[in-house]
Amino acid sequence: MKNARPTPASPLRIGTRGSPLALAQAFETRDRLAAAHGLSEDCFEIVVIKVTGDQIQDKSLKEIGGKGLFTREIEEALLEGAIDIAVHSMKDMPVEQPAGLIIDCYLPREDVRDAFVSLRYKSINDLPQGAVVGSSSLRRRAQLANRRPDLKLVEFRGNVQTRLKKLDDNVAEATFLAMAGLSRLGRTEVAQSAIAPEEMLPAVAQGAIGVERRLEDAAVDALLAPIRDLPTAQRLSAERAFLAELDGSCETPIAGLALLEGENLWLRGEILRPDGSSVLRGERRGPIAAGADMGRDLARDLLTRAGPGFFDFKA
Ligand SMILES: NCc1[nH]cc(CCC(=O)O)c1CC(=O)O
Repeated sequence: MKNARPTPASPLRIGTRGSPLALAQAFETRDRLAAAHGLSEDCFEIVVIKVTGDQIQDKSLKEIGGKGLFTREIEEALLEGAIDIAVHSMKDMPVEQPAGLIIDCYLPREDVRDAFVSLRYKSINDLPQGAVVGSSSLRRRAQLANRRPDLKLVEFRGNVQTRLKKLDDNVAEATFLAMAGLSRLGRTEVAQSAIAPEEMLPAVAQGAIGVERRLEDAAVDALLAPIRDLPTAQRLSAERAFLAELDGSCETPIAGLALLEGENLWLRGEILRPDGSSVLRGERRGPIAAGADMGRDLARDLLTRAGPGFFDFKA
């Protein structure tokens, strides 16, 4: 985008992954920008970028490894100027962005809860002894193993359609998805129930969409101003500081959720052994502006209680 205001001849280029959920998030961002600025749809261009993580479907994410599996190619496009903004699920974003890029725009957060998805059973408690559950999320696997050590966990990857097909084929009796994703895809009916945070604390930043831009791009900065959601930014500030202090990588089961209560912020966090044999929980309450400090403080407290080697047990 060369001008401050996008036009059909010089549209704002929005970079995204090509999955149905990623596209829905990019469209939502475009629609909010269009409405806020009174611009037509053709002032925006959705640019689909292929990422490594989407192209390898037959391995677990742990096997492929490496940071930024779902973001590297998109961030390169942003740095090269091939796109003007990138739309991300904040849950999948590392706590730090590459030099020259910044995420300082969040859309209003969706439902933060995990969905319990099954053809036959209503909830986790409803599952019979020894039932098979599919999930590739380290957090959900550890949380489930902690709650129901009798269940058998199998790896489950792919988009909503793929996972539902696996349930149809009796590969597993149940799986988990984020309510936010189902909601954005208009598929909340596949959820038997939404799991309360008290039962399964969600991933840090679950349900939040972030918009990444070039740090120096003042025109895009100004364009994003009217769609920035402050409460979401405040909550993520606490949750992501918690994650950063834990040095959270994708290989550590961590959960965290901040809620606003008037002038205060309530942060809950937990860390688990990958095999679910142990869970440590904590919470902090304080002024919203102290959210990041609370996140770091809670993380240090949990790490002290955990002691060395807490995460070393293999699932
Ligand atoms: N790791 C994949 C991922 N990243 C974001 C979402 C859902 C949407 C969100 O949490 O914002 C999902 C799928 C899922 O967990 O069901």
